[in-house]
Amino acid sequence: MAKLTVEDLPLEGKKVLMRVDFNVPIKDGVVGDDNRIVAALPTIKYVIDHGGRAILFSHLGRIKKEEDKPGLSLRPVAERLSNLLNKPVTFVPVTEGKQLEDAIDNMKNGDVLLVQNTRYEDVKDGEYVKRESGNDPELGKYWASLGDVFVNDAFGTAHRKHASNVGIATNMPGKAAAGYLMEKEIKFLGDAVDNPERPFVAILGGAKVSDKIGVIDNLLEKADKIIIGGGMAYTFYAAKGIKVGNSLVEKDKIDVAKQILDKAGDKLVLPIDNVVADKFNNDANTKVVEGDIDDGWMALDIGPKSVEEFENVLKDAKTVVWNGPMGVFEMPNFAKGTLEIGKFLGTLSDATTIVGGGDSTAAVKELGVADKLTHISTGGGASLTYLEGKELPGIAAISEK
Ligand SMILES: Nc1ncnc2c1ncn2[C@@H]1O[C@H](COP(=O)(O)OP(=O)(O)O)[C@@H](O)[C@H]1O
Ligand SMILES: O=C(OP(=O)(O)O)[C@H](O)COP(=O)(O)O
Repeated sequence: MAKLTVEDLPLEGKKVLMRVDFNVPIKDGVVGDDNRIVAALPTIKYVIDHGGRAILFSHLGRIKKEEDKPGLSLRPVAERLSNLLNKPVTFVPVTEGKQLEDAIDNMKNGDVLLVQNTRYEDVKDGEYVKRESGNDPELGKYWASLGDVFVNDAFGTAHRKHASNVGIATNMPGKAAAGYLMEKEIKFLGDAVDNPERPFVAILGGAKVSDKIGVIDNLLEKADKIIIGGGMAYTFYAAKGIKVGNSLVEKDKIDVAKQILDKAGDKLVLPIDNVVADKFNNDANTKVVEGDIDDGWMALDIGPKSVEEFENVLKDAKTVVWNGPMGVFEMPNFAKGTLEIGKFLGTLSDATTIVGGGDSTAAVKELGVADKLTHISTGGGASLTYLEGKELPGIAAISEK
């Protein structure tokens, strides 16, 4: 990269603003899989070991209304980070104002501070104003004014053009650098996918349908096959006129799905059968059905025939990129599809296998298959966007050397 890196910046005694991606699963106030926190440690340690004062920014989840805020506080993340660094981390429960400014003024060299979830700025006085997610110019300018230099290590957020990554960077020209995780991810993905060994198969699943469905269109040019599973599949079912019951479908994306199906021919592989449930609960009644899903039932995992079909497509692959679980893997009764596909990828010893995304990474780790894969990326949407050959705004905004 001809971009500035953390090693190019003056750090001793400096207020070092850092964007990290601490968008991790949290249950009952406790961090689950902490892969993304662990992945940011080398850069944080480098900064504090060189006398910098590390002021960390991250988003967590998505905030659209005031009530979303309490469950999406970064406080549990500050606790986990403190344990991992084995030193205190000051958590500031606000994203702007005197409390934050005073806390920064009180920092000493080598201290670490975590600012509240940047997406708290998306809702003000009950209004969904998207100051962070809409890259409000005043917000980026304000945050930039709090520090001397900026380090962006949030690869998982690099496909977003938000105030806390792009906004801060553009207000710190010549002083915005990439962290080690950012460098590592780009190097790995670049080597693996700029000239992928073929067959090259992409697997897409998960729940961020409207975010990621557009990616498929561009991926059709690059991949030899695209497997669609998980919550992503049922918008395609709807586009094909297959009944979906109460499954996850994004109605305003059905037309896009139709266009993709027309263009894709046999490149696109959809589930043949699904595990359907009568409620969104691990204790639901379940059955396996092929094709149409009746009203009152929702597909929460792919079925055994789908697994077989997907494995058949994957068996000769030389490069596999996977983002998005094949089902609601958090519930044990709907984890089998994700587990089977993960296990199978682990057997492809000749292939480069890359898994990206917060939930996908959590899934392969929880299911014990992570160490059999070539690379676990901290970014799902980010690695897909990179794969499409598109510029990542978070990286573009980093200063050139
Ligand atoms: N059939 C489905 N119906 C509803 N949600 C699903 C389904 N399959 C997967 N999901 C959900 O998708 C989520 C992960 O999606 P996503 O955020 O796109 O993945 P990642 O974080 O790896 O990029 C998980 O919480 C999972 O439960
Ligand atoms: O988890 C993330 O994306 P991913 O699930 O695609 O890896 C990033 O933190 C970005 O989050 P966002 O998709 O809410 O902007």
